[in-house]
Amino acid sequence: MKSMLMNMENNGNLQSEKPEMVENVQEMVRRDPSCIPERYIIKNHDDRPKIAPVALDIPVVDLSLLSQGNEDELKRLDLACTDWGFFQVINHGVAEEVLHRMKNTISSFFELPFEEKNKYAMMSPNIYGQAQSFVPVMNEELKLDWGDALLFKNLSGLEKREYWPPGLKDAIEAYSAEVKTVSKRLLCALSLTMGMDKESLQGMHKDGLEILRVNYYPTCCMPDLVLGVSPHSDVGSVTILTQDDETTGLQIRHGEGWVSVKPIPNAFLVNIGDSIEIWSNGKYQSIEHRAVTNKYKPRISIASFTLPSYDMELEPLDHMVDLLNPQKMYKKIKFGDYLMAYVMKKLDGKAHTKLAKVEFQ
Ligand SMILES: O=C(O)CCC(=O)C(=O)O
Ligand SMILES: [Fe+2]
Repeated sequence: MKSMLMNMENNGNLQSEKPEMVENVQEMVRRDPSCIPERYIIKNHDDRPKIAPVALDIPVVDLSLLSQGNEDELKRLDLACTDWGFFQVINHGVAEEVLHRMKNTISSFFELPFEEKNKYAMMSPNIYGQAQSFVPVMNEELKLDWGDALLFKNLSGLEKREYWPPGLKDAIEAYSAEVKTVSKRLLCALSLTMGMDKESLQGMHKDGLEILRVNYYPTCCMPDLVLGVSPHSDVGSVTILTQDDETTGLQIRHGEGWVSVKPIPNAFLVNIGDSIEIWSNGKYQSIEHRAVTNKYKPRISIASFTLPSYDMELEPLDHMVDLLNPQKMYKKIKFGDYLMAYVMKKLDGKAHTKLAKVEFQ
């Protein structure tokens, strides 16, 4: 991720830097499905994935009602962000056809031979990150996650699009345009539940970033020894996730332990990120989550992150300092600094949020 982000920043010089060569997990499994290199095995038994109960009560919100300003639905959203930090979104207005095309195209892309996919990595490192999504500085000691990632930044302005595989380009453009609209509508609703004008959060994302990350988790012969993605919270404002309707793999922290999320077909799963947690002075929670693998079927998830601009100064909004949280729980921090600190370290739950937390004696 670090190398990928640095490549992205280095816009003038896209072709000169290649992503770090962390082995492609899908290729490793294709070569020898029974091999799990040491670097992927989680030593601490408590950190190993366990089967988690499916959360039947994950909140579901209706985006069409939210956009009409329906009071009950806004209340439901407010409770979802306070109690869960995760919710599923139905009636979002995105055509099933766009979702299916995106999922099918991505899945066909991953089926291509490695050399074929790798061509796109060479054309531009933004296109196909064969490195892992979260690998900070090359450190031989670091445990690796059992997954590969495709990473795209600010699709609307991305150069070198002519190099994208044509089908992938069309599917991603159509999908991202729709998801961007969903994200804007969610920010409007969240502005209201956070006691602001409808447009406020959108205004706080001026020149903000949009990142699309496609996660590919190959099968693993011993899924209880590895993690697809280590526990983490997302740093941005909202993450909109599309996942496989049949293969569960996402686990979120809730109450005392982990719970699995069973996707509602064609719904989006949305989670609140650290930026909203900070702006809301901790009222809305950016919840830790992780992905587990399985023996039988690879899993794909498509995460669209809405993030503030690098220059945005994050801090609790004055009106969110209230009876519930009478002190500011977070310090002022530039989002760009927060993001960089996040990508420089191995994912470690919510440890990175310490940087922004006020320490009370
Ligand atoms: O694969 C998943 O369901 C979760 C992915 C995720 O947490 C992320 O990309 O930030
Ligand atoms: Fe995440």
